[in-house]
Amino acid sequence: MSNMLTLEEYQAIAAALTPPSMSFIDGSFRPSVTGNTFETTNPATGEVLANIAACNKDDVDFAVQKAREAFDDGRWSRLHPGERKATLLKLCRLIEENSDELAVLESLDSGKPIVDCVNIDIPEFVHTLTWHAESIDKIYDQTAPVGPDAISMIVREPIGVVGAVLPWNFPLLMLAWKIAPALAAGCSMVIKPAAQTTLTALKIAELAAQAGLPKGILNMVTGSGREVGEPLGCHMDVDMVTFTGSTDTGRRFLRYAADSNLKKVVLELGGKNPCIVLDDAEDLDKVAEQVCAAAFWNMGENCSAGSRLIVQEGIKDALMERIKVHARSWKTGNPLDPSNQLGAMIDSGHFAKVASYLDAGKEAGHPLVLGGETMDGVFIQPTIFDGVSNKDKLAREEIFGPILSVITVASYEEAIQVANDTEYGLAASVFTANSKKALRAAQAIQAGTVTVNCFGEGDITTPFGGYKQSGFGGRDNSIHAHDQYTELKTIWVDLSDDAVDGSID
Ligand SMILES: NC(=O)C1=CN([C@@H]2O[C@H](COP(=O)(O)OP(=O)(O)OC[C@H]3O[C@@H](n4cnc5c(N)ncnc54)[C@H](O)[C@@H]3O)[C@@H](O)[C@H]2O)C=CC1
Ligand code: BAL
Repeated sequence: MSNMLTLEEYQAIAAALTPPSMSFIDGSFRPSVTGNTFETTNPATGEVLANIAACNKDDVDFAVQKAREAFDDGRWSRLHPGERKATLLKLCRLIEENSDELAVLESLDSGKPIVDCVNIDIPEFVHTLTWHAESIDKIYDQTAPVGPDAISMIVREPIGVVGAVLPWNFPLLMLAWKIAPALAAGCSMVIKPAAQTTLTALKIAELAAQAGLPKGILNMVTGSGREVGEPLGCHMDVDMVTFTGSTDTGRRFLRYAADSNLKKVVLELGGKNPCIVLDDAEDLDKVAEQVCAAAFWNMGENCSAGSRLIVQEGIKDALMERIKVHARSWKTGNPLDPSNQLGAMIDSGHFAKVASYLDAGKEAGHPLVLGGETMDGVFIQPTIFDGVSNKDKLAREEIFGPILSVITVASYEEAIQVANDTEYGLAASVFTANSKKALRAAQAIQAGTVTVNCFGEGDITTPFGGYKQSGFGGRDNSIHAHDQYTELKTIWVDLSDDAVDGSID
């Protein structure tokens, strides 16, 4: 925490902020076509932070038109990859120069603890953008083994105009996961931030313009899912939509695509992720620390949250003692206070939803190990329910809050069966000292990411996305993300004597 400022210093930065509030289209901030606005508030205090342009289909149409013009004239898509790289790296430098303001804005707008905004969201944004920018002039296309009478090139071209519809739980980081590979590949983008968390995305658009990103390449259309997300998903001139959010809204994007131009759709959706701890797990203090991080990091508002602890009965008591100790160290409170690890839930609607699971757990009679209470405002204590069956509501539904359900199993086989008994398949963790068992579990678990003896999501080099109803159509991060923002093209050149210009004279 040595890099952290004090609460008073963060409050002073907050007081001096003047967040952007209009949509950003074709290189300029603009009011919505109707002139309507909506309030965005600080979830921790209820204070109004800004009145944001409430856009609709007309704004989306304008943004897509400008993104299309920009893509087609090649001002970005046909630059040398090294030139795109230079602009994106310049954006990284500007983000670093503005990192305190961005971190505070992210914390105010989303309720996330400042300690995470400073140590995770901003550095990971820069790292993600740097990685894709640096990759783009090092990727080679391919030729196919077609014999001496032809040359066949297999090339990747930017897919075109990309719509990105974002969630509120990692406003900056999810923006980075989408824009870094898409812009590096040469696409134009129309972004719809979540209505609750628009401010840092608009600031990034401003910085991107300062970095020299040509106008029309990165557009932000602000507003609701119905008024902005739906027209973007249904648009006939959008080539691809990438979406992170709930599984229900994800389904809608498949319908939008089917009913419009069959645009490519990539969905990163919910999870009900298992943390399996087997009898032979070692170093239980570290295991407990990781289990708590899996459950409580980002207030549990995390698609890869480890919300089901599946523990083998022989180790359970010893583990639970340590989990209780570690869970108590997760302090909840003012997100701008660097000593807090949990901030506010995103809004009162989501707070009420998560609180309803506290009631459901108590009504079902699950023994309460820790927490179980809401706090003033929209804060929820880290909570652990024991004695949960995998058939219970708490174990089946994505809660998206700091609530851990403990499910006890007798054997390795039962642990795997319970882990896979879910409609989701995003992430999983397994803790065991037996490496063969760990690798067998990693093979057996139906999830996009399985971590062994740790909780995590991999890093920028590894693909992130889900099996089953946790994902569709592609992966964020890694070179696979680059691939999803490009089309594959075959160029076949006939070299045979029968070719149209077959003479070599
Ligand atoms: N996988 C993840 O990272 C996330 C999962 N969730 C889950 O979803 C639950 C509900 O949260 P919401 O904010 O309502 O998620 P959501 O999936 O509805 O919202 C995500 C994005 O989709 C947009 N959207 C909403 N309705 C739309 C529509 N009809 N057409 C097009 N775009 C639309 C929203 O404006 C937002 O930008 C949470 O409790 C949580 O369980 C929420 C956010 C992120
Ligand atoms: N944890 C990163 C992806 C997400 O929560 O949506």
